[in-house]
Amino acid sequence: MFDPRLPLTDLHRHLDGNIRPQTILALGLQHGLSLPASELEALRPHVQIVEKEASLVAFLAKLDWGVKVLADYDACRRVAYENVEDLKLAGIDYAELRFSPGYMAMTHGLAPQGVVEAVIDGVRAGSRDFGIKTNLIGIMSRTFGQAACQQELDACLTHAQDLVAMDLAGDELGFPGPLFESHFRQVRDAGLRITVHAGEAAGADSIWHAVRALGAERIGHGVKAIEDPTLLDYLAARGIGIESCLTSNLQTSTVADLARHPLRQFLAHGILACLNTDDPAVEGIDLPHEYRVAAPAAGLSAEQIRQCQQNGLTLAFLSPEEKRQLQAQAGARA
Ligand SMILES: O=c1[nH]cnc2c1ncn2[C@@H]1O[C@H](CO)[C@@H](O)[C@H]1O
Ligand SMILES: [Zn+2]
Repeated sequence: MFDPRLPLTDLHRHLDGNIRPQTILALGLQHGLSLPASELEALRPHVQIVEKEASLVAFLAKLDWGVKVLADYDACRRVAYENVEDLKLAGIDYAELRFSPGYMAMTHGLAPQGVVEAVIDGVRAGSRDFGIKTNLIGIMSRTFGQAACQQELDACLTHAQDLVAMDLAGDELGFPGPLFESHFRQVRDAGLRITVHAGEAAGADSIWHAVRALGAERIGHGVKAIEDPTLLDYLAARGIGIESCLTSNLQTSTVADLARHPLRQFLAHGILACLNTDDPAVEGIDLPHEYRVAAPAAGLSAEQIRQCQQNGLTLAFLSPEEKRQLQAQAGARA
């Protein structure tokens, strides 16, 4: 369902929400960790969504085993590398991989800065070996509070030249945007781009705050923008992108079913919205599923699906020249 003449991009993909179940088992064994199961099919329901969860926070708990097996920096490097191999397997031409160094570091007391270095290293090696263009986005996990986010930010800013942007993710209801204004002031001062998870668990106010007070140029999810027509006009007029993740929104119960997802209305309103995965291994999907199954189920026409693919290139945190190169590569293959 995607157009081979356009690059296929995934701009909203959590590297630490995409740790293969097989790798969780292997790292558990290697480091002598006790896991809820020792065999793949028995482990699966602990690390993957089986049907849907009642809330965002319940969904996010499924990511925990993936980071609990990150016992050393080599483990972080391995999952970063495998993430790029997964891009290749999904046919993705360009991805922005995001990760929360504090969340990855937490269980085994690693240093967030060491995690940042290992992830940069693993993704760089993967990009080289699999021939996929990638960029990295640092995440502050709001779930662990302002001080923990400052530590993550410090670790990321030490390697600001290897990142394109910063994000805020986690428990949006429990830890609202106003707690993080000083963090994003530092992000802007460092010259990094900004995307923020907003309007997923909380309402349109959370999106207004992300764009006006935090400086977000793109919004992760943004589902609740549909509640505020003035906000829809604002997002369209300013070219602020919405990174949609359809299956994720279903699995977190952000939408009751895909037929009621507002993405097609965002597109009809002229908002630059694109299709992305979020946490593919946890969701048990990858980007082709979002294009072939989820987007039609959300009522998008073939033309709207193509528009999403085009918007992914428009919204990428890349220079015009880099976008031209990606476009030329796709054009040459078709
Ligand atoms: O759909 C989502 N919404 C909000 N936060 C998320 C989502 N998926 C993952 N994370 C959060 O991102 C960090 C790991 O990269 C963790 O904080 C995880 O809870
Ligand atoms: Zn996300």
